[in-house]
Amino acid sequence: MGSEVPSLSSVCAILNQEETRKKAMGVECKTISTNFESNALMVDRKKDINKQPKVNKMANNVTSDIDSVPLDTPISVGQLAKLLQQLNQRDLDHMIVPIVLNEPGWLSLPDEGNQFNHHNEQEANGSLSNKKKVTVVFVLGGPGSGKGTQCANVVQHFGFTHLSAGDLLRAEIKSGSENGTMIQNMIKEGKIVPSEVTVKLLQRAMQESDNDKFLIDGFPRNEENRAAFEKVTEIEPEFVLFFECSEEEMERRLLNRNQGREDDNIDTIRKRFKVFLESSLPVVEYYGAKGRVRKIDAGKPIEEVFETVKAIFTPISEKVKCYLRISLFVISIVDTHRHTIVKGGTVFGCVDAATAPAMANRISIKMCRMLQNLQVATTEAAGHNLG
Ligand SMILES: Nc1ncnc2c1ncn2[C@@H]1O[C@H](COP(=O)(O)OP(=O)(O)O)[C@@H](O)[C@H]1O
Ligand SMILES: Nc1ccn([C@H]2C[C@H](O)[C@@H](COP(=O)(O)OP(=O)(O)O)O2)c(=O)n1
Repeated sequence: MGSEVPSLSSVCAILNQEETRKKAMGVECKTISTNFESNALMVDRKKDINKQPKVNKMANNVTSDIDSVPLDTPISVGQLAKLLQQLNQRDLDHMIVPIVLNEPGWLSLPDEGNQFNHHNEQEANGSLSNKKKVTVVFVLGGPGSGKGTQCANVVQHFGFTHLSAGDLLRAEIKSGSENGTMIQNMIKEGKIVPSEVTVKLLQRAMQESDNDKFLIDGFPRNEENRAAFEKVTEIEPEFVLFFECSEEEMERRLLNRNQGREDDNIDTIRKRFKVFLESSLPVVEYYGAKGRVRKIDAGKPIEEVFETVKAIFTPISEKVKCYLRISLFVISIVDTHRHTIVKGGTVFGCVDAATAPAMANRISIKMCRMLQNLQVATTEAAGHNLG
């Protein structure tokens, strides 16, 4: 979306002007404008706008413990989640926060202090040492089967963070780390790098991420990878997405990949195929026996493959979504057509245009509209049960 998204300040100006918005909100609103170069503006939704201690406190306290959000920079989903969390700690339940979301994504808050966040229920499938609950999908398939290509699509549509084990290892080589030469030699030979190294890189990447949904691409590549990951992170994958493709097709794709990769030459490719058959397929079988493998015919064109992938992710996203409620705030989200699309209560990131109405039915949503790439659905008030 990038530059098409209006800045927070312009949204705030729009909020001030729009009579129609007032009607929709059914309350008196006033944008508290400031000259500070910071902060998502707060609007008091109380009829008596003279009673605005919290607003003033907020407006005057731009350098306080609440993160500032530059007025002319559209706010990212990650920033929003953080801001909301900070607001949560400050009893700001009469506030409306005009916010523009400039990237598709999900909103999530840590468990602490959020009575509406149900992460502790049994469906959460793992944790990291910092207690963050995460959802992990392993993406496996032969070299060149299209894992990275489809992961990029899933990131865009379903708000996952893509962690490619191969990319992390290549970044480690570039960083000049002490393991760099060893990793480089192993990749050149099509061999699998010791799990200790790869698991550490994956774990660090997950801990540093604001997200709690990860596609782990090209991992676990052997039994040792699998066992080490499980032991260190205590995470079980939600499922394993397995891309099935003929060697002929994979070889053709790799030789045309043109990413300047040292291992995309015919000798190394053959070695990688062998390692895949001998070491990686058994991991797929392991998860297959647990009923956790979702097999994809990856020999088709990219768009067709994604249709299948999409069908797999849609139901799981529904489930995950229910854990991402943010219910303690009165929030206004304004779309680029100046419509207030969310007021009050719970905000969800939705999967796509098709999913939003279904979601709306399910939780009796009062308003449910789209904000370009980001679809947002909301219940009118906090505390609605998801049913
Ligand atoms: N379904 C597909 N049909 C044709 N080419 C594809 C398809 N999926 C990916 N590619 C191309 O094949 C190459 C390998 O894809 P990539 O996603 O990097 O595979 P992997 O991550 O599994 O090694 C890339 O150049 C990509 O553009
Ligand atoms: N879990 C992993 C993943 C990748 N590697 C190494 C060995 C692999 O041949 C290379 C490249 O992996 P990557 O997933 O980026 O690429 P391909 O799926 O083989 O095309 O990285 C590893 O050692 N362990």
